[in-house]
Amino acid sequence: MQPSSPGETKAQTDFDRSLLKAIQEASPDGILVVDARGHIVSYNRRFLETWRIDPEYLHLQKDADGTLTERALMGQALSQLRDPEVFLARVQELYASPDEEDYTEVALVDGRVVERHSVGLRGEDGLYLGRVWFFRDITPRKQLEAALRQSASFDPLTGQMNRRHFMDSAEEEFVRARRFAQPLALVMLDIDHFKPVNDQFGHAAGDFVLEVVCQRWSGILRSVDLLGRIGGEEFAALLPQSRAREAEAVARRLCEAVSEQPFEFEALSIRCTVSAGVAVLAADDRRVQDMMRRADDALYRAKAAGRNAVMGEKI
Ligand SMILES: Nc1nc2c(ncn2[C@@H]2O[C@H](COP(=O)(O)OP(=O)(O)OP(=O)(O)O)[C@@H](O)[C@H]2O)c(=O)[nH]1
Repeated sequence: MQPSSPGETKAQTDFDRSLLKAIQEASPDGILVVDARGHIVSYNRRFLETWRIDPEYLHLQKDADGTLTERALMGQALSQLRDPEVFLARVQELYASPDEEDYTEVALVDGRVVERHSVGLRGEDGLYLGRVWFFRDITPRKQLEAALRQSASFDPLTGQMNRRHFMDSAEEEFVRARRFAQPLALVMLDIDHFKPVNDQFGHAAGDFVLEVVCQRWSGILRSVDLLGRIGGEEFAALLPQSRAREAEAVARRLCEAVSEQPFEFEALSIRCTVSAGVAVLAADDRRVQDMMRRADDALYRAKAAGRNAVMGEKI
């Protein structure tokens, strides 16, 4: 229904303005509205909170005629960003493309992540009026995603890759090694007589041993090597750029790191040994499982030979 008198028009405008203000203030997003000249038309409380802007500071940024330009605010935002150049370039790009809508995740130096959503604003006559920016602090969601990724891929006890993640990562290394005809070795490792460790010293002591074994191994392996917990007390190490002799030497060092020093848990001193089987990439291997099968065979022979031993492939 059209308003029929100037009084009604004013009432309608007042209503629209109040409604808009109420919606802005109730929004979970920080909102900033900038007109076609780059002047700030409005912002809400959440915007100031998200960008940690003091309203007093904003007041001081105003020109003599009371206008506040978007440029005056930019410095405040840029100083909080991990990558200010990229942010600024994209903002300028969006101002140059009035009809472009954008969603971007922005990393802040304080560790927060803010999602920036922006839409151009046009009047009913199609005239460009400016741009609206929405900012949402998505840090809790990003932290939850990271925690889920971590628990889906890593063993909580030792912090090492779980079987699935190890196999996926090992397969990628395998494909790379094949493509570039580079050496690759796989070591399967299994703690000897681990059941008696649990039975004699308790499950917590067993857990402690598993944890410390991985710490010791992490100190020996290179950053390019992959270590994974394949099963209960079974582990695998993938060694890029390694041939049989080098890999067997690494496997021996891994075994010695366990056997040469007891595990001190509470008042207990627990001695353990490890058996290992080593396999290297062969010309007709199709998948990393082919290597794993041979490394497992070698591990089985190491166990059968009395444990605390490293075996290579049968030639
Ligand atoms: N404490 C603890 N024990 C575990 C965990 N995962 C598996 N185990 C134990 O590891 C033991 C593995 O035992 P077995 O497979 O019989 O092997 P083993 O006693 O090590 O003997 P060999 O491998 O033949 O030398 C079992 O007692 C499992 O309960 C774990 O996360 N924590």
